[in-house]
Amino acid sequence: MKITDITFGMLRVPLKTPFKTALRTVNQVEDIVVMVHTDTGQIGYGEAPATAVITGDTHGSIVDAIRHYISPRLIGQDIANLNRLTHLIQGSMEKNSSAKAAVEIAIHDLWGQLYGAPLYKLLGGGDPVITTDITISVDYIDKMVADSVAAVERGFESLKIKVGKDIGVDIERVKAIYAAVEGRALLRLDANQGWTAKQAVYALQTLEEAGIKLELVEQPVKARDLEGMRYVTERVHTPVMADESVFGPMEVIELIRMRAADIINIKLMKTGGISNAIKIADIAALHGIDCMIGCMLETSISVAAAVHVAVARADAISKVDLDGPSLAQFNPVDGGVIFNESEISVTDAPGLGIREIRGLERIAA
Ligand SMILES: C[C@H](N)C(=O)N[C@H](CCC(=O)O)C(=O)O
Ligand SMILES: [Mg+2]
Repeated sequence: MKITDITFGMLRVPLKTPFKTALRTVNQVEDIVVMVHTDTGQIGYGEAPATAVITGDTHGSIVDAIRHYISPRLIGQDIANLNRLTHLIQGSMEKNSSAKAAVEIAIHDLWGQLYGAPLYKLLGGGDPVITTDITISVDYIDKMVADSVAAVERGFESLKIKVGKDIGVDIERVKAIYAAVEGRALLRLDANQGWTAKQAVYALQTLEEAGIKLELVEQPVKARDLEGMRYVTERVHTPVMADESVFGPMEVIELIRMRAADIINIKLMKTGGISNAIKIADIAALHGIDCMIGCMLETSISVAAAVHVAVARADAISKVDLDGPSLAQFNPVDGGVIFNESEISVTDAPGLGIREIRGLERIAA
């Protein structure tokens, strides 16, 4: 099976409610869909969001990177040589992790199709059902409490609470949500870089002294402030998770060497796709470090790929934040992974199992 062409589409799916973090507010998923075509007529699907504030990727940069740097290296290559293909993609240029991820996902989809097996089985196999949390956007306290209670009533047992705005209000946000859902859901906080190290220690120690048990706190300080991450990790009982601080395996090795976090959030859009995600999971497992697998604002195309990785690396990935499809008003994908609120299950369809994507707007060559 040889690669003949790579084409693009734009996929827009409105969110159920605006997605608000310390970094940005978004009303709809607006992602580039990548289609890798082959001489057998089979197509592999990938997806990349333009999360410029985190990865630096924009819609234009994603298409341009694939068109001018990645695609020329891949045309004519055989899907059976997966390792060669991932090296060609990763070595095509610096950064541009979401563009690389979209193509890697599509290539892995085709790899599964080539061997007639679901991707997770080729990656090592595992239990095909996982459970995700759901994100509660940062907002007025009453709104966050209402959203949290509604999420628990939808069956979510783990809530990812966005904070990182005003430190005093953040503490009150968490106290109010904890009181409303105590015993019914675990709370994970994500400050998206919004606190200083001292603010983070103050907020977390205040919450700990108030008897509030948090499952973890994600990216309390600026992405590049690894010393700040370590400062917080050393001073609070709540496990600290690195998200924006770590993209690829080398950064994970440095983070582990510095003991700057307790947990790592793996996202395909940061790692540049599946090959590095697997490497990170294996490095973390070797060091006894726990991982979460997360997503950006993505639909069930690229999130499906993350699900396959989560299933195949369940030894390293104990936490799942793959709520993109649950945040969206509808699922544009026919086939593939089944997203049923907190429960996500993979089928035995080859590759990612995607049959059709509805509402895709073609991007002209
Ligand atoms: C959607 C997911 N639950 C999430 O919260 N991801 C964010 C970044 C997403 C974005 O801004 O598009 C995160 O973990 O920081
Ligand atoms: Mg995060």
